[in-house]
Amino acid sequence: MRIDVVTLFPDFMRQCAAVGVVGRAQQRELLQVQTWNPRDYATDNYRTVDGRTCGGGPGMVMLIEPLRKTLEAMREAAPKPVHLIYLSPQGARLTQGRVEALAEMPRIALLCGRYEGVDERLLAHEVDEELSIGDYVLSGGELGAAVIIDAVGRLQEGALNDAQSAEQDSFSNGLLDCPHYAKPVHDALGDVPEVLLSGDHAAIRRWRLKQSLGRTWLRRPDLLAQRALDKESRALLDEFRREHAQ
Ligand SMILES: Nc1nonc1C(=O)N1CCN(Cc2ccccn2)CC1
Repeated sequence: MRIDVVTLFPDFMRQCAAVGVVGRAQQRELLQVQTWNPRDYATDNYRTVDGRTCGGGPGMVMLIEPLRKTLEAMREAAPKPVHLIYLSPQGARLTQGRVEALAEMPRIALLCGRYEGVDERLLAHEVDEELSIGDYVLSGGELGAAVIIDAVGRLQEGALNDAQSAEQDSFSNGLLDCPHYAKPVHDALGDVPEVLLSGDHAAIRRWRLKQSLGRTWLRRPDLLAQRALDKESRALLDEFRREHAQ
């Protein structure tokens, strides 16, 4: 998969994509992240990429022309058609479901706005999708782009090792994760739950699923409402609720 990133801060984006699972995915050529800086396509001596907002008011807006040239160069750089995403608070909220759909695409591009955003005419003409990583205001689209690169990159076939992919599979079903513990078994802060030391893998799986269901019920009931529970999950959640009610 190829991800192109249009950004005024290419070094930052390359560093985000160079570490951990995503960095390894790039080394394994499972993923390619390519940055494009609109300042390289600004034609004036000052490499201007922003202009005063029409109608007055504070702040600057990213100009059409440098972005148009940047997008043209980006599109021409590879034969694959590209799905262009603009990061903004006005976008649809990013979900794991959308991440999984994006991860199946051969090529996406992420347009990172700065200042007060991008000229609406450019967005209307060029952008396929607007996405938000949450209802808060950042300084630019780069952190949203980094989130998408990480969430999509780790889903590339071969990016995760067996343990990571097992974890990903067991909890990418819309539930919150269960608690995790490491040695020491006994600590001043408390003990590791006995079932995790039992070697009974079926019991451990049930315990983890019960904790995941219970946590989701306690902390994110909205996620539970979105999904049907099978017989085992319903029984485990009822058990958790009874224990929690006492
Ligand atoms: N929340 C988010 N999820 O993705 N991106 C964000 C986010 O806060 N930002 C900051 C402002 N940038 C520029 C901007 C300003 C106004 C209108 C449109 N664009 C975009 C990216």
